[in-house]
Amino acid sequence: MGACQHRDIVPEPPTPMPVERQAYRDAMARLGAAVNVVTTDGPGGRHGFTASAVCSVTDDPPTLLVCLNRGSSASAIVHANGVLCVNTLAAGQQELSDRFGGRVPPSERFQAGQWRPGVTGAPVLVGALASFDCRISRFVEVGTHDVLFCEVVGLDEAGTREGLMYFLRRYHALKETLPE
Ligand SMILES: NC(=O)c1ccc[n+]([C@@H]2O[C@H](COP(=O)([O-])OP(=O)(O)OC[C@H]3O[C@@H](n4cnc5c(N)ncnc54)[C@H](O)[C@@H]3O)[C@@H](O)[C@H]2O)c1
Ligand SMILES: Cc1cc2c(cc1C)N(C[C@H](O)[C@H](O)[C@H](O)COP(=O)(O)O)c1[nH]c(=O)[nH]c(=O)c1N2
Repeated sequence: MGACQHRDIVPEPPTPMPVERQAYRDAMARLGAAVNVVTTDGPGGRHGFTASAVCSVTDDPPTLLVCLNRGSSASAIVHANGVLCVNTLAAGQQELSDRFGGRVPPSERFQAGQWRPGVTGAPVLVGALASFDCRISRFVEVGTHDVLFCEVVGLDEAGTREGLMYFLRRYHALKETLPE
């Protein structure tokens, strides 16, 4: 009788269960992120919203992405204007984040903070850690959100080097620890 053929029994991969929205959010809350006030102005009017789903895409040409919920009152206005400015908040600016995060109606949001028009006309926050004035080059619809790919056409930086992070559903100041 030939040697029995020994065949590795490869366990079946588990059938993937759909990820629960709340479980996803609980896990995502662990992904610390910078806090930004994204502004726009133009034929569609002036608007702004808080965003943490922002990141760099490429430096050639300088391009970042912003994920914008189509249910937000900002969505139609951002698309109508075709421009936006990502104002990355500094430590101590969490009130602006709450304001643009929906705590204050859109028409009253710009009553706090000092603003100046950028190259694109989108409001630039004076004193933001950094500001990225952008033209939207394309966008992709994914579920409830539009992923906006934005070419950076203007930059601004404030002197401060203390950032504002959002982690585990709370704000945290981020300071650089200088080497001893
Ligand atoms: N990308 C987003 O649209 C986004 C990101 C952060 C927070 N928010 C909103 O801000 C408010 C405060 O959020 P929180 O962090 O305090 O608690 P939360 O439990 O609502 O969200 C926890 C994390 O889940 C993710 N998330 C939540 N809602 C999302 C959505 N609609 N689309 C994509 N990702 C989402 C974010 O990373 C968020 O930090 C909530 O209303 C939340 O929906 C939205
Ligand atoms: C810390 C934090 C982070 C984010 C948000 C909120 C807060 C508090 N929000 C929600 C967004 O700012 C909010 O829904 C709108 O501004 C409120 O909607 P209306 O403008 O009132 O329609 C948000 N929305 C979005 O479309 N993309 C994002 O990345 C984020 N990130």
